Amino acid sequence: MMEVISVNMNMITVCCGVAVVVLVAYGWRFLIWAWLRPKGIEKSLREQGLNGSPYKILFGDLKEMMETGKQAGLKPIKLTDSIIPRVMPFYYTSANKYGNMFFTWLGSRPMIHVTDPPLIRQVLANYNQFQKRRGGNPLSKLLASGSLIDAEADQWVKHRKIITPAFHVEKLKHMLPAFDICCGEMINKWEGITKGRSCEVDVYPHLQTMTSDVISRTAFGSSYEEGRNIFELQLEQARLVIESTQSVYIPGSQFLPTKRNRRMKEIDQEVKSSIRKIINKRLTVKEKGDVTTEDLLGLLLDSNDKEIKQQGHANFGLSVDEVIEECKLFYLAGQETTANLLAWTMILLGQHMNWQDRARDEVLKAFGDRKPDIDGLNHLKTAVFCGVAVAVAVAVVVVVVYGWRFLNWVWFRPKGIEKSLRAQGLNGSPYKFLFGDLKEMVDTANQAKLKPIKLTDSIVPRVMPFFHTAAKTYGGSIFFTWLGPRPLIHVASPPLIRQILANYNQFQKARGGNPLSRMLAKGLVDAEGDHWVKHRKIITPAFHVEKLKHMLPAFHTSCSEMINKWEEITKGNSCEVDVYPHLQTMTSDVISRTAFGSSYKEGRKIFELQLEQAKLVIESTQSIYIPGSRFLPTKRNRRMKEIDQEVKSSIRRIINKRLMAKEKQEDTTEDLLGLLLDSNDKEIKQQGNTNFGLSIDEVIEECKLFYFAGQETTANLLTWTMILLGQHMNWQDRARDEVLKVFGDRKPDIDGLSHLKIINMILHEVLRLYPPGIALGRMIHEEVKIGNLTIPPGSFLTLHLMLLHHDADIWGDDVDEFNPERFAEGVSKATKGQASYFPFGGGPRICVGQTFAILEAKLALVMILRRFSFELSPTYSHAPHTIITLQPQFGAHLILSEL
Ligand code: HEM
Repeated sequence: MMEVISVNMNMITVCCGVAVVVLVAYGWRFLIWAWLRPKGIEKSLREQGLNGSPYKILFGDLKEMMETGKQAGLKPIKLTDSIIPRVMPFYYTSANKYGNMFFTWLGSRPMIHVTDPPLIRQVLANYNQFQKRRGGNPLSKLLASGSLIDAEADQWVKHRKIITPAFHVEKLKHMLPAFDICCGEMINKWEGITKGRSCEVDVYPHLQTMTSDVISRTAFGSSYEEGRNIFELQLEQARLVIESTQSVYIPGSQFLPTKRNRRMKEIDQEVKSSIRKIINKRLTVKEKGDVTTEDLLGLLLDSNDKEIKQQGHANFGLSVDEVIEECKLFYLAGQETTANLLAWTMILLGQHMNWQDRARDEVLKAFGDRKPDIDGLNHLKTAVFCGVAVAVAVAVVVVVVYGWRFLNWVWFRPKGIEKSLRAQGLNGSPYKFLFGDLKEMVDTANQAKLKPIKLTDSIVPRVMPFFHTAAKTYGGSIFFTWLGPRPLIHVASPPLIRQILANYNQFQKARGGNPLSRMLAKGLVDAEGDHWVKHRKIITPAFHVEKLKHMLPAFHTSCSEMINKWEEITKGNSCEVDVYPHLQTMTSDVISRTAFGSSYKEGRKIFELQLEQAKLVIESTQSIYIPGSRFLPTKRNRRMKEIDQEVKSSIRRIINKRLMAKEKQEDTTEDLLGLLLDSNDKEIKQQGNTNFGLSIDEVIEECKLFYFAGQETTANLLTWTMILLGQHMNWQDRARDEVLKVFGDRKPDIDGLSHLKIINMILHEVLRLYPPGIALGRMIHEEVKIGNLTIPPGSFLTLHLMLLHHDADIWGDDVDEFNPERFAEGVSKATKGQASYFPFGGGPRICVGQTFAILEAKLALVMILRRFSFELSPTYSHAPHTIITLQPQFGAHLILSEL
C-alpha cells in the first residue's frame, strides 16, 4: 500500500521532485550556457569591431538558417545564376550584411565566418590550434573514427606520416589500370544504353558506382570483390547513420537494442572483420616475401612497417584496428567527392560545348587511341580541376529542424497553456522558462528540512512548503504550477478528487522519469486499462477478509519477535528506543511471512535484495537520468540487474515449488502467493483461456509489489501512531483499557480486532494527520474536463490528500489537533458527508491491501499496548518529511516501559 501511495502520489511529489532537484542544480550552469556566456561573447566580439547577428536565446540563428535553407531548396536556379544564394542562403545574406568576416550563432555557440584568403590560410596552417569540429551523434563515428580525418595532434601526425607515401604520384601510377577498368565498365554500360545513338542518361549514379569501384580496386587490389562487398556495407551504414541523424539524438540512445542500432553494429563488425581478413591474408603473403604493394592497403602496410622499423618501436606504427579505420575512410573520403567532381564537370561541359570540344581536342592530341598514362594525364591543361565542398551544412540543418520543436515545447506551448488556463479563471504561478517552479520547489523543500517543528504546529508547511504557499496564494482547491515546461494542476477539492479517482481510465497514473524505478514496482500499481482490470480481478480475492484471517498467526509471530527484542532492551525497566527501524523490520517480516508462508526464509532474502534495489534506485535518481544510460555496464547497473535477476529467479523457484505441491493436491493457499495462484487458476478455468490469467512473470511482479506497496506504508502508520499515543497519554490509556477489555490475556482474533472501536478511531485520526502518501499523482493523455475546466494533454495532476486532511473548513478549528473523537461515529460523520478523507486513495483503484494493513496495525498495537507503556523521549525531534512516504526525519525516540 504504502508503496502504491509512493509510486502514485509521489510520482509527482517525490520522484519528480528528485528530477527537479537535479535539474535545478544545473539551472545556473544552463543559464550561463544559454544566455550569459553568449551575450558576453557577443559584447566582446563587437568591442573588437566584428559585426554579426544579435544572439537570440538558446537557438541563435538556427531558425532563420533552417527557414532560408528550406526556402532556397524549393526551386531550381537558372544555369547562369550564382549558386551561393541557393546553397548557403543564410550565410550569403549575412556576408552581404556584415562583411567578409562576421559572426552568427549556432545555438548558443558563436560561429565565426572567415572568407578572407590570408585568414583562411592562417587557420588552415595552424592545424593544432584550429581543430576539427566535434560533437553531435556519436553513431556517425561508425563511419570513420580514429582515422586520419578524425585524428588530431600527435595522432594525426603519425597517421599522416604513414599514409602520405601511399598517395605519392609514383605509387598512384600503378593504380591507373584500376581506374581504367572501372571507367571502362561504366562506358560499356553507357554504350549498352545508347546503342550507337543519342540517349538521355542520368550520369550521376553511374559516376558514383564508378568512383566506388575505383576505391574497391585501388584499396584492396586482388581482394577487390571483398572490397566491393565492404563498400556496399559502408553505403548501407552511411544511409543508417543519416537516418539516425534525422531524429533527435538522445545521448546514450546508441546503446538501445533497436533494429537500426543492431544492424549498424552488425555492419560495423562485418566490415571490420572483412577488412581484418584481407589484412591478415596480406600479412601472410608479406611474411612469405611476396610483393604486396600494388594497392593502397599494401602501400599502407608497407609504409607502416618502414616507420616501425625506422623508429624501432611498434608504437610508432598503426595498429591493425587503425589500419582498418583508414581503409574505411578511403571509401568515405574518396568516393562521393570524386563522383561529384566528375558529375559537375560533365554538367558544365554539357553546357559549355566550346570547352568540351577544346578538352576533346586536347585528349585526342595527347593520347590518340592510346591507353592514357600518367605522363599524358599530367599534361592535360584543359581538364580543369574544380575542388568541390558540398556536404558541410547537413548537420546544421538537422539541428535546426528540431530547434523549432524544442522552442515550442519549452516556451510557446507552456505560455499558450498558461494563457488558456488563466482565461478559464484558474490561478497559478507564471511559467518560467524551462524550469517552471522547480527551483523554488527545491529551495523551499531544502529550507524546510533544516529544522524540526513544535509538536503543536501544523505539519503541512514543513512537509510540502511550496504547495502550501502556492495553495494560499492562488486560492486553495484548484490551481496550477509548473513541473519544468509541464503544467501541474493541483486539486484539493473533494468533488473534483472524487471525479478524478472514479475515472481511472481518463486519469492514469503519472509516468516518466527514471525507468529504473520500474525495477521496484510494476504489477497492479503500475497497470492501466484492460491490463489493470485483469490484474485487479485476480488479486482482489487474495485480500478478502476471510483469507486475511489465516494470516493473523504470521502477523503475530513477526510482532512477537519485535516485542521480544524490546523486552531484551528494556530488561523489565524503562528505556529509550527509536522504534521506527524496529517497526520497519516487523512490517517487512510480515510481508515475507504472509506472501511466501512456508518459503518465508527465501522471502526474507528477497526482501533484503529489494531493499538494496530500492537504495540503488534512489541513488540513481539522484544523478541526472540520461535516457538509455541504464544499458551502460556501470557497477551500479550491473548490480541492479543482478538483483533483479536474483529476485525474479528466487520468486520463480518458490512459485515452481508451489505449482508442484498444487499438482500433488496439497493445500497451498495459506499465503498471498498461494491465494494469487489459486485465484489465477480459477480465472483461467472460468474464462477457458490462459490469456485471461497472469503469466509467471506477472505473478513475480505482483509478489515484488507486495513488499513495495505494503511494508513502508504500514510501518509509517504504526510509527506515527506510537508517536501520537506517546504524546497523548489519555488516548494511550483509553486504547489499552479497550484492548484489555476485549482480549484480556487472550491471543487476539479477527472478531476481537474488528470490535476495537477506540483503536479504530485512533488509526483513522493518525491517517488523517499523517497519511503515508500525502498526494496521488495522475496524468492526462488527452484533453479532459475537470469540473468546468478544460485541461490540456500532457498535464500532471496532484490530488492533495494531505491538504484535504488539514483543511479547517472541513474538519473545524481543531484541524491540527490529534482528536480521534471526531471519528467516534464513523468517517462520513467526521467528514460531514464530504469526500475529504482518502488515506487509501479512492474509486476503483483504492488500495487493495487496506484491510490487510489495518488488521496488521491493530494486531501490532494490541500486542504493544499490553506489554508496554510509552511516551515521547525528550530527545525526540518532530520533523515529518517525505521520502516517497511520510516519515519521521530523525526517527521515533520513545521511552518504553515494560508493564
Ligand atoms: C497504511 C498502509 C497503506 C496505505 C496508507 C496505502 C495507501 C494506498 C493508496 C493511497 C493507494 C492508491 C494509489 C493511487 O490511487 O494512486 C494504494 C494502492 C495500492 N496498495 Fe496500498 N496502502 C497501504 C498498505 C498496503 C498494503 C499492506 C498492500 C499490500 C500488501 C498494499 C497494496 C496496494 C496495491 C497493490 C495498490 C494498487 C491498487 C490498484 O492500483 O489497483 N497497500 N495504497
